[in-house]
Amino acid sequence: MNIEHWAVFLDNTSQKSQLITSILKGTPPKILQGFQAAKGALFSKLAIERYIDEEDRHDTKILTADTDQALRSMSSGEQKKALLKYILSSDCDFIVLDNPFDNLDTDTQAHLKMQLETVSKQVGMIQLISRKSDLLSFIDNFARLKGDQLVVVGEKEVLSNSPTKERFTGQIPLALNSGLNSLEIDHDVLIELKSVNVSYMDKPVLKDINWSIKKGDFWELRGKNGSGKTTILSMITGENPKGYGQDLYIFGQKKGSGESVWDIKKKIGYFTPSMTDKFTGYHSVEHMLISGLNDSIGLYIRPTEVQLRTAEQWLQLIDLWHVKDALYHDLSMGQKRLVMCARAMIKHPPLLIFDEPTAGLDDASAALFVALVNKFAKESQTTIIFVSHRKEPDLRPDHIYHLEMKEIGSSGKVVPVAGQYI
Ligand SMILES: Nc1ncnc2c1ncn2[C@@H]1O[C@H](COP(=O)(O)OP(=O)(O)OP(=O)(O)O)[C@@H](O)[C@H]1O
Repeated sequence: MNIEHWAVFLDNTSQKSQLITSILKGTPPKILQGFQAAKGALFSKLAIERYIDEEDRHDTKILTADTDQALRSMSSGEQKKALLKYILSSDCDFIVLDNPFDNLDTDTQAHLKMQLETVSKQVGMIQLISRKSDLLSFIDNFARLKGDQLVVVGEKEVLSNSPTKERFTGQIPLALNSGLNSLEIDHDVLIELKSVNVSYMDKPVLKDINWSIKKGDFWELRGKNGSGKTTILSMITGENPKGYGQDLYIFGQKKGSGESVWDIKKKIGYFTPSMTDKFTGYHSVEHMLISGLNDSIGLYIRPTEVQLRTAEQWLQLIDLWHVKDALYHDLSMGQKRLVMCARAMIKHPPLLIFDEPTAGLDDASAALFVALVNKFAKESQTTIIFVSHRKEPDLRPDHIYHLEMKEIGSSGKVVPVAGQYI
C-alpha cells in the first residue's frame, strides 16, 4: 500500500461514525480507496471507552497489560498514551485519528504530534479534525465531510474558513421554584478544600490543596494531564472515596459527616460530551429540555404550563425553537450540545461542572457553546467549574485555579485570569 495521509474536516453536520465504520470495514468512500485493502486501527476516545468496558465486564486488560492500574482510573493523557502504544505494536497499515488532541494538555499534544510524524513514514493516517489548529503538518490530502458526503478540498479553502461570531440575544430564563436551585442555597462558601492530600497506591497526586469556591463564582480549573483535576471533581461530586477523612466542605457540610451522597448529587449539574453523544433516546427536543428539571431522560409526566413556558424561553434563547418537536437524535452535534447545555442549566443548579465540554466541536460550535456558558455565569447565581485543555479564547471565568504537577503531588494556586494557558 502507498502511504497516504488525509485530513477530513468535520463540522456540525458530519456523520463521522458512519465514515469511521466504513473505512475500518474496508469499504471506504471512493476518495479513500487507497485504504481499502489495508489493516486499520482507530485512535479515539470511543475506542478507549470500548477497552474500558471490556476491562470492566470481562476483566481483560488489553491496553494496560503491563500495569496494575485499571484503564478507567488513568488520566486522559495516560489512556491515550496506552492506546497509541498498543496500536503501534499491532502492525497496522493505517490509523484513523479521531480528533487525537482532544483532552490533551499542550506538552502531551506536542509529544503526540512528534510521535505521529515519526510513525507517518511507515503508516498511513486519516485525521478526522474539528479544530483547524490541530492539523498535522505532514498531511497533504484534504477532504470535508458534510453529512455523509465526503468531498476533496484544497487546504487553503478549508483553512481560510474562520468561525462566525454568534451572539445570544435575550436573557437567561429564571430558575423555577424546585427547592434545589442556586437561589435556595444560603452558604456563601459553597465548596472548601483545606490542606487536601491524595495519593493512589503510594503515588502522591494532590498535595496541600486549599481552594475556596463561593456561591455564583465562575472558575476555570487548569492543569496538565494527570495533575488531579478529575480527582478533585470526583471528591466534590461524591464519586471518589478519597474525599472522606479530608477537610472538605460541600454546601456547608463536612465530607463524611452523615450527608447523603444523593442529596449532594441533586445539587450538582455535570456536563461532559460523552453524555450527549452517546445518548440514543428518541425524545423531542422540548421534552429533553424539560426533563432536565426532573433529572430524568425523556419526559414521563405531562409538563406544566410554567415548565413549557420556560422551555420555550430557553429554546428561543439558543435559537432552536423551530426544532422543538424534532427528535433530539436527529439534531447535529453542535445543536445536541447546546440542548444538553441548556438542559443542565434549566434547573439553575447550585453547582454546574463542565468537563472538557467543547471536545469534538468545530470552531464555530465551540464558540457558541462558550458564549452560552459565559452568559449563564453572568446572569445566574449558579457556581460554575469549567475544565478544558483547549484554549477557548472567548471563555470569561472570574477566577482560574491552576494545579501544578510535582513529584510530591500537585500544588494548587489561584492565578490571574489573564495568565497564560498551560
Ligand atoms: N483509582 C486510581 N488508582 C490509581 N491511580 C489513579 C486512580 N485515579 C487516578 N489515578 C492517578 O492519579 C493521577 C491524576 O489523575 P486525574 O484523572 O485526577 O488527572 P486529571 O488532571 O483529571 O488528568 P486529565 O486531564 O488527563 O484527565 C493520574 O496519574 C492517574 O493515573
